[in-house]
This record gives sequence, C-alpha cells and structure tokens, in this order.
Amino acid sequence: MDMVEEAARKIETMEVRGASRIARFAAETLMNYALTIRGDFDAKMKKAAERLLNTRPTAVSLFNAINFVMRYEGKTEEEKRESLVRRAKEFIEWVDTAKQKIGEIGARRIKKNSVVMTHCNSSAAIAVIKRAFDEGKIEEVYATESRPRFQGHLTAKELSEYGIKVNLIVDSAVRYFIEDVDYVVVGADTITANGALINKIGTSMIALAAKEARVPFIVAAETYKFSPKTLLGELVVIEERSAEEVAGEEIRSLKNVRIRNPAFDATPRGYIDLIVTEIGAIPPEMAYVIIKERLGYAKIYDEEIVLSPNHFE
Ligand SMILES: O=P(O)(O)OC[C@H]1O[C@H](OP(=O)(O)O)[C@H](O)[C@@H]1O
Repeated sequence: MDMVEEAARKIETMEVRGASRIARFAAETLMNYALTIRGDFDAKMKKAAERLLNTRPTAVSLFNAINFVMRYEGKTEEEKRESLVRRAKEFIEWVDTAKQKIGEIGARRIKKNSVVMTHCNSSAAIAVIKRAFDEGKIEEVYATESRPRFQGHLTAKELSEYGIKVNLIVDSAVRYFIEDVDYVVVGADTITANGALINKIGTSMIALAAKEARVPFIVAAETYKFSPKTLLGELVVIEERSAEEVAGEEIRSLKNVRIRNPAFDATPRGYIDLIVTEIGAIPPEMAYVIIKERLGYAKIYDEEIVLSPNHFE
C-alpha cells in the first residue's frame, strides 16, 4: 500500500493537481499497484481505490477514473490483473487524446484577434487557447492569479513559454477588465446532470461578470468530468481546504475570525454558453445525454446505489 499511500498524499497536498491530472494519476497508480500485488487481489484493489477516492472530494474525474479502472473482469487473479491494466491504459489514453480534440473543437469557436480570459490552471482550457493561438487568433490572455494557491502563476508561465502575451491579474480585477475580453474559457472539475459547472472558486463570479458584459463563457471539459452520481440526485461535495492556505498564524489566531476556504464553486447552466468536450461542443443542457450515453451510467447504476460508503461492493 506504500505506493498508493504516497500517491494519495500527493493528491491531497496538491503536488499532483488539476482534475485531469489527478484522474490520470489515480488510474496509473491503480495499474502499477495491481502489477505489484500477489494474492487477495479484489480486497487489496478495493482498499487502494477507496484510499485514492478519499483524497479530494470535488472533481468527479477522480471518481470516474477509479470507477472505470475498477470495473475489471476475470476469474483468475492473472485475468483480473490483465483486465485492470487494460482498462487503466484505456483511461489514460482517453485523457491524453481528449485534450487535443478539445483544443481543435474549442479553437473553432474563437474569432481572429481575440482576447481570452481564463481562471486557475486548466489543461483543457489551455489546450483551447494554445490551439487558437497556433491558428493566429489570440492577441492576449488575461489569467487570474487564483488565490489562495496561485495556480494562475502556472497558467501565466505555461502560456508565456508558448509565446502568448499574458496579463496576470488579481481575482478581484475580473470585472475591471472584462470589457477588454472577447471570451472567457475555463476548465471544469465536475459538470452536473443539470448542466451546472463546478470549478475553481471564483469561477461563478467571472461567469456573472461575463454575462453582464455579454462575453461568451466557454467551458472546456472532457466527458469524464460529467458526474453520473448527480443523475441519482447526489450533490457535489465542495472541498473546503485548510485556513493555512489563506492567512498566516497572526490572522488565524484572532479570536473572532474564522477563515473559510472553499476550493470550488458552482456556476448555473444559464451562465454557460458552451461546453467543449472531445466529442463535440454542446450546450450545458446536454449534460444528461453525455452522462447517459458516454459514461453509460446504466451500467454502473446498480453499483451506484451501493456506492456510498462502499464504492466497489
Ligand atoms: O483537468 P484540468 O482542465 O487540467 O483542470 C480542471 C480544474 O482542476 C483545477 O482544480 P485544482 O487546482 O486541482 O483544485 C481547477 O479548478 C481547474 O479548472
């Protein structure tokens, strides 16, 4: 379990972060673990899967990755291992190919000489921006710093290295600059059955500002960011992280001050113009179809009923 425990800690501390990356990393970890264990395969894998699942609660990509890999089949241990490895590789390929497709499809929606605003650090949103830049359509980008973890710095660095001009702004300057922006492009941690977007805290304020200024709000999201559980009525759990991420000891120890640090928020579908997935650009109202047809929720429906607290029974 050492390998699994180490991977779980990397996700918890956000050494490995980003909805896609944690999903890919979890699939990889389950695969590598399956290759090392001997005997008691199902029980050991179940324990590993649960440990990884309990790291961060919000991004459904993690759940979908684990659920996908854990639906292995076979009678003997060797058959099960082979099936699991095959499924893990299939999921990893899904992650790797989806990004490129999202870039292609998303870039078609961007007009020439555009200014794009993005939030946090989303590999899917960046794929759209880079592709649009390759096609000569991007003039510059506004990247929010994304307090408290400053993932916006990663975005600024990556885009700058790609040759794209970036304005790094504080999160509260979004409305100040929104008039200069042609599109907002953000990523997703989860998309619910009713088409709402769960993404980095602050996303919903950007969506509000964009709607007011009539700036199209585009979400770049692989189909494994859609949540089958929400079809069963489950609400998305918003992760609240430690106060230490927000303020130093001096402030944290103040008698009447409580620090709140939700990592994500929800943007209702009415604020979203388009969701760019690897299988097409869709309106948020189509989330149900993606969940039903692409994720095959019917197949996991029975398992889902017993999903909490025992995901793989
Ligand atoms: O999958 P990709 O598009 O890379 O990222 C999707 C989202 O994951 C991140 O969460 P965190 O930084 O892990 O909390 C951000 O909220 C980002 O928009």
